[in-house]
Amino acid sequence: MAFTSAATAPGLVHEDQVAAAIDLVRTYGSGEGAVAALRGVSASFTRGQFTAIMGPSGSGKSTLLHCLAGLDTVTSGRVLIGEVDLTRLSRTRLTKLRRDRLGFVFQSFNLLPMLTAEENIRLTGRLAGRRADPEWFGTLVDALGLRERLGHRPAEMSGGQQQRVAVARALLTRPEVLFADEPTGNLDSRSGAEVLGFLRTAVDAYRQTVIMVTHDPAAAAHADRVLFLADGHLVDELAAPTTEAVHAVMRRMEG
Ligand SMILES: Nc1ncnc2c1ncn2[C@@H]1O[C@H](COP(=O)(O)OP(=O)(O)OP(=O)(O)O)[C@@H](O)[C@H]1O
Repeated sequence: MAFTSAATAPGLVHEDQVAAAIDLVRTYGSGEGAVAALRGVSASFTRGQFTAIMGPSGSGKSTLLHCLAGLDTVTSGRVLIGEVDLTRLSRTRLTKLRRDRLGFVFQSFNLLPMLTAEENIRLTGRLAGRRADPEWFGTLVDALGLRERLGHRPAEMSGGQQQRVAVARALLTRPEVLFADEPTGNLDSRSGAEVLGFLRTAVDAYRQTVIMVTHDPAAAAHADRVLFLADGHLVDELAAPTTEAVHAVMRRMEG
């Protein structure tokens, strides 16, 4: 592996752990106007597990996801992807690690408008200089119901179809972790349920690891566990969540 030993942390890794936050602190700004978005969050993420992150608005959900995914810097603490501590990597190595080992799905799809669905799906792999496995490409396209849409540009597709293209793009490189930030936030409930159903399949059938931020208890209920943030702290965790159980924790938190 091309990473220096200074960026590895073998003592903090357990066998099936793919990612971890260790005492993460993220403060925006300084002095009187400083905002403490994360105040010491630790969490471990296991291979083949689907985790949802919930909490009231402003509790630090997106900040946690972005720090875990190497899209934001941390004030202190560590972020492990496998054995690599992201917080110690140079910008170039971080960019390469994100491209080679992580996948991202955002609320706003983030497809390139001039490219077809197929070109969008293949884009990340091409940037990484890798030829996509044709069988895996076919599996994703069929499982996501995109076979008939491959020649369409984003403007010619519904929101749900665009998000399914974004999911295929993120999974084509078989990332170690798929990060999803409100992936159903711009979708109607039926399209949202299709995307969530596929994320569930990606975990169950293909042993992908998914970490998703959501506001929606029904979306969180697709996960294996839910982490709850409040005011920059991890305050609760729910295994095998149901929509009702997630609602109950949120109601309690919002008091
Ligand atoms: N770039 C930034 N600069 C300054 N403050 C920020 C920045 N990003 C986030 N914050 C602040 O950090 C806190 C946590 O924000 P974050 O977006 O992580 O919360 P969230 O739980 O994802 O919220 P929401 O559910 O509303 O999206 C908030 O008080 C927010 O205003």
